[in-house]
Amino acid sequence: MKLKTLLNSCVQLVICKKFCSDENTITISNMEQIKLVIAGHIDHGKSTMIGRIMQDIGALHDDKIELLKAISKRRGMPMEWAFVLDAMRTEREQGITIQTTQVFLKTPTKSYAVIDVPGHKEFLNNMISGAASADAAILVVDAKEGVQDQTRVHSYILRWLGFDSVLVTINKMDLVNYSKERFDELRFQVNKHLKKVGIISTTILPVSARYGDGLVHRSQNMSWFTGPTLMSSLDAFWPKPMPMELPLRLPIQDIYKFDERRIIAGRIESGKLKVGDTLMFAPNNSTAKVRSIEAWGVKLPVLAASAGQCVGITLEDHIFVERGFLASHKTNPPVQTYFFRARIFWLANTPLELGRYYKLKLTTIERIVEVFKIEKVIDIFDLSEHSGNQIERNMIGEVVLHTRAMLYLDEFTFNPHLGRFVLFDGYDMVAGGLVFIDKVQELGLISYKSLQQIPSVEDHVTIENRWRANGHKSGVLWLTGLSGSGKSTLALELENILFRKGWQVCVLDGDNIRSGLSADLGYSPSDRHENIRRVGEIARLFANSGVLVITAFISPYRSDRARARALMPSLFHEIYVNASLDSCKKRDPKGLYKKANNGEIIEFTGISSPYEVPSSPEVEVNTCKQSINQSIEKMLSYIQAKFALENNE
Ligand SMILES: Nc1ncnc2c1ncn2[C@@H]1O[C@H](COP(=O)(O)OS(=O)(=O)O)[C@@H](OP(=O)(O)O)[C@H]1O
Ligand SMILES: Nc1ncnc2c1ncn2[C@@H]1O[C@H](COP(=O)(O)OP(=O)(O)O)[C@@H](O)[C@H]1O
Repeated sequence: MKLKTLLNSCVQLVICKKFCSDENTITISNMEQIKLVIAGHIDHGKSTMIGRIMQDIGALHDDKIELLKAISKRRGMPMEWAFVLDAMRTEREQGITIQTTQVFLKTPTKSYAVIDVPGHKEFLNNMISGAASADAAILVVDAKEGVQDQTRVHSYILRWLGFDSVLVTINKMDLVNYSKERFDELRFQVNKHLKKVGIISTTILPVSARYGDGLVHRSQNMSWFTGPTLMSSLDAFWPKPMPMELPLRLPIQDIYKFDERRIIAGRIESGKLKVGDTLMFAPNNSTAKVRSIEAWGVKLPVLAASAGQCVGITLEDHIFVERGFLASHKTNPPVQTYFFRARIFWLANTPLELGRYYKLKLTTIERIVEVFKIEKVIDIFDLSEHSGNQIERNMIGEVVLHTRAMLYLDEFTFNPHLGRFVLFDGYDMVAGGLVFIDKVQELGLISYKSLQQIPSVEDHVTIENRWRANGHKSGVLWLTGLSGSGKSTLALELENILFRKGWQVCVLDGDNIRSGLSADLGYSPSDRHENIRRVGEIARLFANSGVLVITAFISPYRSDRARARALMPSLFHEIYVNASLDSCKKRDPKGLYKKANNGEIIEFTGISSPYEVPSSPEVEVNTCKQSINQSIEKMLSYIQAKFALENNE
């Protein structure tokens, strides 16, 4: 999506001066809107209700009504208000717009975003993705059928998402002759069910969506009912307060180059930020000050923005940031962890299995997660609990998830915006989940860190002192290239020469790291990502202790190398060991290409897995065109220029 579209579409940016401390500056603020979710069993009348409300509040033009009448007649049915939604999906009208499952309605007094949920997959997706976390919920129950499977599932999801009150409409009262007895019977049934689920406060209204009884106007057919209409009950709702008081969480959606500016864009999920704030970006935890907040069509500078808004910011320092990073304030960062507890709602036909991997999406953050433990399985129909190694469709599971690459999140109860996620199996959404981090340390798994708890340790020996003692500067020579390109050969030879000169030097090589520190990793993109992350961290520690580190890893992904560079920008030097795939295949020093060609090794770089050539390495050697000695000469002269200390240094 283009930056401008992103900033304009995500939220209507209404410029107002009400929060301004300075007349010449402005703050971006939201237009007030109530988000309403309509849930219920299939065919109990959700779409009809939305269509009929539109008609009754005068949001439909006459020609649209005529068209709907004609369609309904053609299909041999009475006026079908549910068609309004279908018709709307393809067009936009004054005051009404539809985006997939959302309908926007405006009445003279209020503005509503109505979220229609065709099934619970869409329901969960909408609610959990945060795109439409609702302020109020309507549960529609058919007067003839009463509480059905999806009524149970939806009400459980609503409770699970934090609703302790819902508005229930007993719909299709016309089919039960507007009977007060039937309504009372259902009121009792629904109340009993909702109480069991944990929804305590409910308003239950009798309506007939098809005929408009009890929606916007009082029903002549149910004069026995003295309670409010649906619309007047809705009027009592107010939008939930925006989560501005929570800590800042800005998941990065994209980086745009615009003129000379590098604009970092995303939606502020919680908290607020202002120009001059120092932001910290997980997972690198590098920090930079906000130079500006960008907005379109605004003359005055924007100085602050808050939860719910899409922003583009520029930074004072050039640090590495990419999609999936998370900006926060240093004083209140997210929890960073490899393990966390979650309560997940399983939607897929094939059950979740212990030990299986799924893709997790949490705002713009994506990770592969392993189901490490299933602690409890809850049946949402009778709320019984049991243990097991599987979670079946429509069951809730309390599980421990593990990611190889650090994940940053919040406990759902603390900050729902960073505490809910969805799981995918391939392209299929299979579950919604809520994060619970409590007691995760007790699992004995650790690798859990809350940045607040880990103060950085200041070194008493400075790096410059180490350089003076060693007689040379330290840093990382990051050799990258195909398998067989010559990385190890060149790294070991360089080490040997420098060592003989008395330098503090060491080699970190793919093969020896992978037989120890990274023995748990394979060659999938995420495993390579984690491997390179670990190598980057170790290389940085060595370099900071005065050593010249030579690394020899394929490190095929540009983003992984960029991340390693970002850890230590002034110490990192990329050396591309270039050799054509054909010559690497011919050399095949370990016989791996042969095996890869026979299909004995999967995801082999250059054969069945990509290698992304460096775009601007500090040094490039071509081992097809240069001898080993020539490549070594070229690297040595670079090392001499960059790492040797002058006498007076
Ligand atoms: N599938 C697959 N793809 C690539 N390489 C493979 C694979 N399987 C095993 N090997 C052997 O592992 C060495 C590469 O490990 P690296 O740690 O350098 O890989 S990576 O940087 O994480 O991509 C690599 O070493 P080099 O030949 O020295 O590069 C291989 O010996
Ligand atoms: N010009 C050259 N530079 C580096 N290695 C070369 C050259 N010509 C041939 N080779 C051979 O190619 C092979 C490279 O293997 P290796 O160093 O293990 O590569 P990598 O670590 O990149 O997988 C070695 O057997 C090496 O002797």
